[in-house]
Amino acid sequence: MVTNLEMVIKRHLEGSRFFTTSTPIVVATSTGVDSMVLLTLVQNLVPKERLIVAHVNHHLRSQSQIEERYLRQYCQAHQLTLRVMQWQDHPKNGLEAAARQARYQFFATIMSETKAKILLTAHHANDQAETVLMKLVRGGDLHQLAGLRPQRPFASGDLIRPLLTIPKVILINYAKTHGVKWYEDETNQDLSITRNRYRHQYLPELATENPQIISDLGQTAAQLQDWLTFAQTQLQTQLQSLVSEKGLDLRLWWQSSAATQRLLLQTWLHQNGIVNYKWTALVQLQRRLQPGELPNQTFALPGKWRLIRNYHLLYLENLDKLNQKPNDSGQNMVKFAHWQTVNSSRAILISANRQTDLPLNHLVATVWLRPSDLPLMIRPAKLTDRLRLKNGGFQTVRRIFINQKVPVDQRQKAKVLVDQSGRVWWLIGYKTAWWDWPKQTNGWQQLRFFQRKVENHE
Ligand SMILES: Nc1ncnc2c1ncn2[C@@H]1O[C@H](COP(=O)(O)OP(=O)(O)OP(=O)(O)O)[C@@H](O)[C@H]1O
Repeated sequence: MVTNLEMVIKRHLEGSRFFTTSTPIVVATSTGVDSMVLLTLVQNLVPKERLIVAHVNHHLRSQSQIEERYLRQYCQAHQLTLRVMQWQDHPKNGLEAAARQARYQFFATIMSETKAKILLTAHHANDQAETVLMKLVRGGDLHQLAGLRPQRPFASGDLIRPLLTIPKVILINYAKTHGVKWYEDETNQDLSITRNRYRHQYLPELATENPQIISDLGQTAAQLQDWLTFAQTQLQTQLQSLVSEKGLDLRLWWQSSAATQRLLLQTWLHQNGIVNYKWTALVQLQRRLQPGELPNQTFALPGKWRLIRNYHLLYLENLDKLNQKPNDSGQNMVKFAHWQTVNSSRAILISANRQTDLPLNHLVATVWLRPSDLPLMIRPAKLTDRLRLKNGGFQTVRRIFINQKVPVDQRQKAKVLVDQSGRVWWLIGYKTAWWDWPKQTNGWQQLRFFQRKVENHE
């Protein structure tokens, strides 16, 4: 069983960039059994110089001081680099989400400071089963049912979960047989926390029907992830022939089956940053867009968007943008999921999909925006434009050009990506700004910025 566990995680990591790069690896370590086992396993796989142990002391339990002290001793004894964050800025509401947000922001900061491309967390099969079941019971978007991904883009690299298929009982056995010390979080027993009820009540009850429920739910999620990845690729390809600069051509859309029409519509809305649109609303919308229905209609959408049907053309309007004065400053609206050539040497793509098959070496940043910040615009950079830095200060485009020794002809061609409130997110090709992630991501949109060089035939 033990060798098996080592083999499983080694195989999992071989499928990622884990062994092919030599950049540092950040291991998110809470002192629970899952992360202490993960740390032990990873120590056997890579030189200790590559590892950075990241720990957040949330200061929410009396035991957290003892846990931090233990981890400090452990890292000293094993000559591991340790980074600890003290999280004491506790909000009155939404404590759990705020703690999580602070944690991931801390991990992202370490990655950016150390140039690490990999973050490992110790999520295991029980976490996955709880997540899937919770989402199923809550209802809503199908994408949520796919649970946690074994790997996903995170900050400037990847978040990898090597233990995702391993049930917790195996981790406990490993810890016991290998003398791995860990701490139990006493709040795990607190049944007023939703996840704990799934962990201690509902899943054990369901296990009387299916003793393999933990692994089986994980396998269902893995299959769904494959289907969704496949479907998204297909839908995006189909959409390309339906959508032009003007909008979506309903005559072509009508040629698809009812089910495909709904999926195409949903994907198109997602691509334009309109998420959280209820399925029942989508079904109604599809009905009202059929050939026999009124040819001119307007539909209200979540956020500041509306959808216009003009005979066989369907297009989106942003109400904020309509209220702005027209300008001729060379602004271009960003279309999601399309490579857009910015100048003769560079193309960018902004993706609103959680999952993407885009090569990760093109990923520049992962950010969060409010729907009211959209659409994003690309416009020529001004020397006085300012990019926010991690420390809260700002840096002008002029300073970035000087620091990066950008030749004058390139400066004139440089573009910036800005949002509707005028915040500069990216001096394309040179630097991204650092805007803090929201404390709660409900209603926010996660976007990823990609860039690639284009062939210059000039
Ligand atoms: N205090 C902490 N310090 C460092 N890493 C942590 C800490 N708490 C949790 N982690 C990391 O996150 C993993 C998942 O823990 P947990 O399920 O509690 O958190 P989560 O980040 O909220 O995850 P989810 O994605 O399920 O919401 C742990 O296995 C560990 O790797």
